[in-house]
Amino acid sequence: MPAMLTDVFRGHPIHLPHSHQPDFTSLRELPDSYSWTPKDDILFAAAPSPPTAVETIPLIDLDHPDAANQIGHACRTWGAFQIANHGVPLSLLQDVEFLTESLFGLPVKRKLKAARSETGVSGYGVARIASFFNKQMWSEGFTITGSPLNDFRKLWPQDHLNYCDIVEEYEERMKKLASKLMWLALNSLGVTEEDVEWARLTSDLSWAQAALQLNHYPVCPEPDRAMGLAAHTDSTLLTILYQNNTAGLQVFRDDLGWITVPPVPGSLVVNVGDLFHILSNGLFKSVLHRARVNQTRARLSVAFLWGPQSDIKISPVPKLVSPLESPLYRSVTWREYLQTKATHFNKALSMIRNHREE
Ligand SMILES: O=C(O)CCC(=O)C(=O)O
Ligand SMILES: [Fe+2]
Repeated sequence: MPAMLTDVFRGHPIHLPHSHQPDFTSLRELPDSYSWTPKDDILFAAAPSPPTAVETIPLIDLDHPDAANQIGHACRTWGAFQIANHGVPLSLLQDVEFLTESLFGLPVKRKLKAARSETGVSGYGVARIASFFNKQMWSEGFTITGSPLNDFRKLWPQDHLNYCDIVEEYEERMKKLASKLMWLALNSLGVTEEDVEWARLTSDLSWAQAALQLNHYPVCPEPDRAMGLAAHTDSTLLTILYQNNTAGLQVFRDDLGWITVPPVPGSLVVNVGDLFHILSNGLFKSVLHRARVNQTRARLSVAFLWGPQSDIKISPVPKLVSPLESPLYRSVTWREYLQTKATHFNKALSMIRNHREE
């Protein structure tokens, strides 16, 4: 299905040989190439929040009558929130966690059989954003776009079909949940289906597409100097993230610094991505986030990266633009945006911003 995601990344290969992927379990010390300093990422040590900080992203009960307003408020202030009573069965979350754990638990040689090709997007490999940094990240990933059948057959010659079923069911559930969340957030701004025609709540939701990103952050001998996944915003409309019961995800707030998102069993984390920021004319924040690692427990996460079909033009909803001003961003397709992101990374949003006369 998402041939376009593949096409875009084909033009921007990652020049990191996968054979450099170490067997993390064998490392007793942090190699120099994995040791980060503020020089490697200006946000590395930016305003670390005190350990006693009480504030973190809200946990919103989707069954609460005021859920839409709570979501809208969270999108404006944090660009992220957690959800409970989301309707995704706990057993499915457990299945996805089991799949992720067994995938990364395979011997390195087996995982490399499904290595992402230099020009591809699906498969096993380092974080896609790795090419923007001099230092390596303490993590390994696996990206699924379209059917995982071919890759899964290489990983699990015997029982790949079971794993394919789990992915299919998970993606189906996530797709519905993502559009529900998007509309709750938009409704909180007074935006209705007439205002965003391409995103109508049709039963097949065929205007949307997605990728699934599985992440593994192994136990790390020197976590304070290591980085699991460096600071970035997602290029999506929304990202729905499942994390296992090990903390590591942090979100950045200008006024508070880095804030840890504590795992809440059974809940899901939702991130506003860059496209939703554009659609909301800047009202919703696309959240800057990263993953840290620790010395005692491996961490897993599963990110459902969700956006529109390749050629849909995303532009600020006219209702959200003041009549006296031009929209904050010019219109852009997901394809074009991913291309801009692949070249300019965290500066991509500013590249498509309309510069207003002061
Ligand atoms: O592991 C996490 O918590 C974050 C993952 C993430 O940000 C991503 O895959 O884009
Ligand atoms: Fe992310």
